[in-house]
Amino acid sequence: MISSEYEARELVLNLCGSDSIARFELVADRLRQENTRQNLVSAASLDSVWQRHIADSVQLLRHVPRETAMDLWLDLGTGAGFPGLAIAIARPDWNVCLVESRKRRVEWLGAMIAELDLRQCRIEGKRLELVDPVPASVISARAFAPLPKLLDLSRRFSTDDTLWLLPKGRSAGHEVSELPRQLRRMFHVEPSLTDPESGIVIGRAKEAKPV
Ligand SMILES: C[S@@+](CC[C@H](N)C(=O)[O-])C[C@H]1O[C@@H](n2cnc3c(N)ncnc32)[C@H](O)[C@@H]1O
Repeated sequence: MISSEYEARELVLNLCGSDSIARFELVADRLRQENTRQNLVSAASLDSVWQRHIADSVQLLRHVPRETAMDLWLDLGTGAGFPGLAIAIARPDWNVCLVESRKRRVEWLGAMIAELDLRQCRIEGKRLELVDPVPASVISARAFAPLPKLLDLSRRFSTDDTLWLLPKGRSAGHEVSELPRQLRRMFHVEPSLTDPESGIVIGRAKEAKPV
């Protein structure tokens, strides 16, 4: 469990390598500046950006099996960049698509992608409902929508092999338990490393199918 900014940086170093650290430093600096112009993240979280946002995002990589064919990582409601932009920084050779509808957030994400030269990362700057369907290897979403709505909105992008990685905070277990039985079998909850009371909802459609 991570309980300091130092430990959060160590986790990022282990999962993403030393090259990523300067890039995340830059994002953290820019985020502090931009947060004075628009409300990207809660002001209280700026003192612990590594724990609350960066490590919280890249810990998802621990749940991606090594053999995954990463055609597309789709992040829904990316906001200030979490987790999608953090994943694009951690794995610059993966195709990462950030879906975000708010114009100023889209501008911020675009500026970070350009400054960090993240050539495999693109933005769909519109509502998810208007994005053309494309099969995703991974669908991630943090603080985007309650689980039933999230699944409804994103079904168009999933296949039997799509891996769902959904940091759900303290409601993770409850949200899964409230799903209809067939859907519930798709998902399980793993503990978050950055908050002992939070969970990450993880799933695959094929896990719900009878063998
Ligand atoms: C609570 S914020 C979370 C941002 C980020 N994922 C995080 O955890 O820091 C939700 C984000 O989803 C975006 N959003 C909400 N509904 C959306 C939709 N239907 N299509 C695209 N973006 C949406 C909002 O503009 C907002 O930036």
